[in-house]
Amino acid sequence: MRDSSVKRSLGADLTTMVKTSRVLLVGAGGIGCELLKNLVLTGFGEIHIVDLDTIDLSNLNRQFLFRHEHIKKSKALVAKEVAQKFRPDAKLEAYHDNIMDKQFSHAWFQSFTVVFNALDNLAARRHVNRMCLAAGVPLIESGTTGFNGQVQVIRKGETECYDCTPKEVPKTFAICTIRSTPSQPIHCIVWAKSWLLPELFGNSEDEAADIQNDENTDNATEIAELRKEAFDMRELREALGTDEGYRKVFQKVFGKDIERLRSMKDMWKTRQQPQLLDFDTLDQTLSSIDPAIATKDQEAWTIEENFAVFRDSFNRLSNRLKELRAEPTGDQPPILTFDKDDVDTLDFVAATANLRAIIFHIETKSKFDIKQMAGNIIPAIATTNAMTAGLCVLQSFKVLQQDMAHAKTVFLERSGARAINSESLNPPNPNCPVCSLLQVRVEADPDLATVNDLVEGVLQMELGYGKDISITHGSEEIYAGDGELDDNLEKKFSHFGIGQNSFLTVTDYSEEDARVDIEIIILEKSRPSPDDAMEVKDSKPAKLQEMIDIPLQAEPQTAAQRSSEPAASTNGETVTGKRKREGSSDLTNEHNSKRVASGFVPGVDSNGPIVLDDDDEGAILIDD
Ligand SMILES: Nc1ncnc2c1ncn2[C@@H]1O[C@H](COP(=O)(O)OP(=O)(O)OP(=O)(O)O)[C@@H](O)[C@H]1O
Ligand SMILES: [Zn+2]
Repeated sequence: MRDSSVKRSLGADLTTMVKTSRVLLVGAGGIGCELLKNLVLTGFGEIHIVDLDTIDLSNLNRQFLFRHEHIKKSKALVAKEVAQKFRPDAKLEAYHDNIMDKQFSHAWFQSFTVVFNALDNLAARRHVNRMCLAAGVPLIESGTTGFNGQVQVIRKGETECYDCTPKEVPKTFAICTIRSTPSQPIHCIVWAKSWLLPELFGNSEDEAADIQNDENTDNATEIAELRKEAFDMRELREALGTDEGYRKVFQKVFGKDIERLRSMKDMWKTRQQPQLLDFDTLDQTLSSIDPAIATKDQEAWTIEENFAVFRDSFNRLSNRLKELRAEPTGDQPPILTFDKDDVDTLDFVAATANLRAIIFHIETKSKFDIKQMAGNIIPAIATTNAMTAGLCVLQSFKVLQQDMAHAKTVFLERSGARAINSESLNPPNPNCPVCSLLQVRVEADPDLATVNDLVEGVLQMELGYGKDISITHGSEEIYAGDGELDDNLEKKFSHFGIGQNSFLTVTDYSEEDARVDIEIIILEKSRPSPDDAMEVKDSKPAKLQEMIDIPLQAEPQTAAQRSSEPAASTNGETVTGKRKREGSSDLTNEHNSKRVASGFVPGVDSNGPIVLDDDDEGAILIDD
């Protein structure tokens, strides 16, 4: 019955196309659950589902395939199990894994008719975009934020890819704003969530190690300061779980640290100087505070109430950590991390953020508001997800029918006259740092192949490049024609983390007969069998999968011309041009950054990083 109604709606041809297709769904969250239901009920032949996460209580209101009893279970596996019931004969395959894992190879991507992205972060979206471009598989990309949704159809060579248009850069905060001169509630919340909580209950010793390894000597005073701070914090951590713990923490972070800031007179010439809070005065008020205050999450707490919640949540977290330490599991020391649904961490962040706000004369916020801000929540709306997932399937019909002329980028908006608007697909951006490059496939054994095998063996001998080229992997330059990186020549691919599915960019700076830039994708090469002498003899650790002619550049560009180009807008993922390596401070460039905590990119990425912009000296990347 269901089959026949689908056939009546779609027609016999499309129904057959749907039935014989093999599709990949990446992400089984808000959009993913809706999309899986649609794909199954539409009759898609074979559906593979990948999601790295487990089900959380906060998912249940909209991720309708999941129930209370599924909490902590794999999203992909449960989604498969539940959706299977809609159509027992559907062929479903689930993977509780990260789509960026090497097991999801180029060949595996190639085996799909269409890929659907239902993800929540830029890095994974970019990865799938690149893999689909490389594999020549069409991608239906989707995302929602609140009432807004978007569906984009991507097909190599025919349409824009995900990276053809710059994406909104993650929200940035100057690190000194967070550490020294907060002026808004969010600055205090980021401080409490991303600095104080991890320092006391998280992995801060590792971070102290990072600080010591920092080679940037211009920052020596700041580094000395940070080290001293790390030392002070270690002392505080030792006081966790003692009766004195909350006093020591208070007197350091709301006492000594504030006194130090107050003594920097220049800083307060144009700003109001922070005020000191008196521990003893606040401590004496504790007995008069309603113990249920922390549950009143819509109210603005008084300073005394914030102090009481601080003490109480600090003790709760200290005790939890103590218990975890008493029964260690695994080889890593136990830690506590922020989770908006973990009431102890939320109370601690709310109370300490408010105490800091009071010190800096900033308005305080209710615990409810702080939960939204700290959890970076723009409410996810089930209806928006459902509509977006429906639009994904409608667009996939155009792709299956090879009717790209009628495929559209679709927008769901509440602001305009119409809720659903669409645009014809744009052609690829000829300057796109991802899809404009000619793609070359190289088979390599990452543990045997060296940079020299690639430079000499493949690029020079087989593809005709000269000496003056540069090779980058992500944001790292691994070879430069000026000889600066010659030490790398003998290093193996694996040394740089290059392996199956890695992408390398080759840029030619030759004054004459320069060839176009290319993107190399590394494919797995099986090791020759030691029994087969011929195979061993012929086998090179890195070789072209198939011969390809690399055209010359229309107008050769000099290195100087290249490096004056604006930075590629790929958040540091692809860096072309030498100048970039030498001088730029790409805010989201993970290489120059130290990861601290979490954040959000409005409109694009509900779980992306907040970047703490450390003036000119690189950035601190905050990540979950
Ligand atoms: N690299 C990745 N590999 C596989 N799955 C991923 C990857 N990155 C994100 N995902 C999955 O994509 C899904 C996105 O769904 P959604 O935006 O609804 O997020 P959520 O985490 O379920 O909800 P929320 O963030 O709103 O609490 C999540 O289930 C997440 O686990
Ligand atoms: Zn592109």
